[in-house]
Amino acid sequence: MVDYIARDGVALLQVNNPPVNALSHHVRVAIEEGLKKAGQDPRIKSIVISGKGSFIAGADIKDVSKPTILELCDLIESSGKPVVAAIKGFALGGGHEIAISCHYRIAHEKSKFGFPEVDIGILPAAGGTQRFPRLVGLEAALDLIPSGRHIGAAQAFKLGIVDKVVRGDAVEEAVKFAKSIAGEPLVDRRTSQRPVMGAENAFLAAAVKLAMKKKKGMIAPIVCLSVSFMGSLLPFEQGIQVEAAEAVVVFTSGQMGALQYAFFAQRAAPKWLLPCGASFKTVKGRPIRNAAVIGAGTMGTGITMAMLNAGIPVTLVEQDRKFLDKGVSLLKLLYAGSVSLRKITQDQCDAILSKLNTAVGYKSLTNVDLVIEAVYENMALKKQIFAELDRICPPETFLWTNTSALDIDEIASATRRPDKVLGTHFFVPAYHMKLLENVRGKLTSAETVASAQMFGTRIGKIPVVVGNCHGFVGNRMLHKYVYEADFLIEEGCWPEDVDMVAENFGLPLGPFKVRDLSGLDIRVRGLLEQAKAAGIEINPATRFLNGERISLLSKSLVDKGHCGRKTGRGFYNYGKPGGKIPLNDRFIKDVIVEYCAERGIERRKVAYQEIEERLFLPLINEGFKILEEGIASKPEDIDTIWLLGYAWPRHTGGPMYYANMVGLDKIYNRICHYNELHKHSAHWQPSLLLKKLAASKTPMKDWMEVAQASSKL
Ligand SMILES: CCC[C@H](O)CC(=O)SCCNC(=O)CCNC(=O)[C@H](O)C(C)(C)COP(=O)([O-])OP(=O)([O-])OC[C@H]1O[C@@H](n2cnc3c(N)ncnc32)[C@H](O)[C@@H]1OP(=O)([O-])[O-]
Repeated sequence: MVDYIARDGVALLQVNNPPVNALSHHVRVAIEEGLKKAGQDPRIKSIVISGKGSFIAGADIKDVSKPTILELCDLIESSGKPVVAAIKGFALGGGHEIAISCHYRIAHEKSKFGFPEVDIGILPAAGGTQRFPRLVGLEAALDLIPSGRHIGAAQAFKLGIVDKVVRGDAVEEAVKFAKSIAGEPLVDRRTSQRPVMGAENAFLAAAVKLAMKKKKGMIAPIVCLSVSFMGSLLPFEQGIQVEAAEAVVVFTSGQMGALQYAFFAQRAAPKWLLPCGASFKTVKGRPIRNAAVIGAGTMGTGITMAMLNAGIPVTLVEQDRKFLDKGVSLLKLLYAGSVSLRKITQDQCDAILSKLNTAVGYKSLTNVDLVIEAVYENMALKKQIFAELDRICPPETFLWTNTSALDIDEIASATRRPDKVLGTHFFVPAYHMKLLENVRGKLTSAETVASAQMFGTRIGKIPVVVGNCHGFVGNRMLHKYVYEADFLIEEGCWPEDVDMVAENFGLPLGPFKVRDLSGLDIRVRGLLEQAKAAGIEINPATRFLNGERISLLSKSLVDKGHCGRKTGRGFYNYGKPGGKIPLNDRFIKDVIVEYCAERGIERRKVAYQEIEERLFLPLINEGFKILEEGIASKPEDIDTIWLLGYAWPRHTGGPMYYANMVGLDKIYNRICHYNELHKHSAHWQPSLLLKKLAASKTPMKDWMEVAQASSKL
């Protein structure tokens, strides 16, 4: 766990606990023993702490026994022999706290530093909130600790975290340095003994404001700020007591469990399992050497960029030269933006773009491993494209379709290789958003799924395998939330009431601000297409589609020219087309009242609790139906999709974790209550799996056993 290597008067303690050298119990004990051994050995004059591969990524989140990291940090700092941290890779959380307790720090130029504790719901409570401000000053500490952000070695040097940055072997350099300082006094090298520079109130107010915006609803960042600030006014020992007392607040808040669940859920989600038993453990994917993207619109160019960024050569294809040129110009503009923001250099930009080819028509696609079709959502068009690609591309080429809802099996039926057809649901902007829903059809092979997962990881996404149904996992659940939002308006809420409840829950924007952003006309088009497919003619009085309640309120607004931000008015008034600040509007309220009166809908006062329940319970209920049907293979997949694709508040873990936290029996009972009241909305019919889990009080980790047992009945 920790190798002890004594050489020329220097004891090197090298942590060796793959994969990330987390400070598990055994590691902490071994560091403690190593420090004591080195302290007692008269031949040892100085000590170096390092990690094999990387430095230390923090506490082992699953293990909180003794000795504590705080005790280790104190032991290091109080050592009579100089202790030097040799840092490569990551010095995070408790690892960072160990590093700043050392008397000196030597770092490789590519190393990273940070306090990610806030993102798992805790504080750097091994003295980090007290030592760090003493090392870098209050302003930098109040910026870095609550943000959880990683910084590079160069910035760490500027801030005074690191004493020297090296290009070569940081351990060798640290050992050399440790030898050179043997016997030197350490009095000004003990971080806890330093005064805090710049302890001024002004930083605190600004930092609290920023944390409330960037870490909305999270307790830990705010507690970190107050503890670091208070500590800066107190002697170190008293500051440590404040840190310990406040740590209890966050440890018992409930957010810690949710955030740590989210951390592991995100790492579990790419580990796929199919109903046939094939899984990431048993099936290997085929690497993608080159690819083509069909369609140079927003999605097509975004997907192309995601692949180019990962070094995959891409041919961007359009049927029309004009559209192709437009897409390429957009793509080049985005890269030029990255260069001007110094995210990449001009050389890197040129290297990326050298891997881009373009083509008009599909004829050249005779030597590609993968084609991703990304034209607009139209089944007939997609089928036509797939039939043609099937004729032109080699038989082993994967043919994937970017869609947010369409039936993958129907698209695959246009080809003679349905085993190689899969849906890739990218989120906008595709070059940036982390989530990728990989949708398996009935006949998609395990090798195709494995390849899509491998591909997703390679292009920097968190890929999650889902089954084929309308809207897959994310949008299928979202639709229920959107429907209920509309019904709430019909029944008496104003858009701002509903948005406020959703935003208080932790979403960045409520459903109506989101709709104003994406365009009301888009939703109306979707509804009209649905009606057309059901053979129903929509008229102003229509309230049901196939027996299901619908709302045409958006249509009433669109008919009056209110399409959202782009027209300056939607559910809010933005002052001008393209405006960004939503204002409540009497005119919009009049449209709503008139709409309800025309349909004989009586408006009433809707309580806060009802708004919250009606927004989130149908979505949760749908999540259980998705598990029941095997569309998702575990609750972590659903939660990851919502955390990454829909900005679900992370400190509640995701919709499935949240339901478990509230109590499944309570959730089930409330869904039954609304089911009695809303017979025309199938999304209120309670999931059978939810009913079973609520009755059996099954722990979340065993939900899938119950789901699988039920599906076999
Ligand atoms: C009193 C308070 C004291 C102190 O202040 C508290 C702390 O230090 S709190 C801690 C503060 N520190 C943090 O919060 C750091 C959290 N970690 C990270 O940010 C990233 O893992 C890191 C950037 C280090 C590497 O990224 P990468 O290269 O993309 O790799 P990856 O992310 O895929 O992980 C690989 C495997 O390692 C696993 N694992 C990782 N970390 C931990 C852990 N701490 N524990 C346990 N396990 C951990 C991870 O689950 C995965 O397992 P698997 O079975 O293979 O799925």
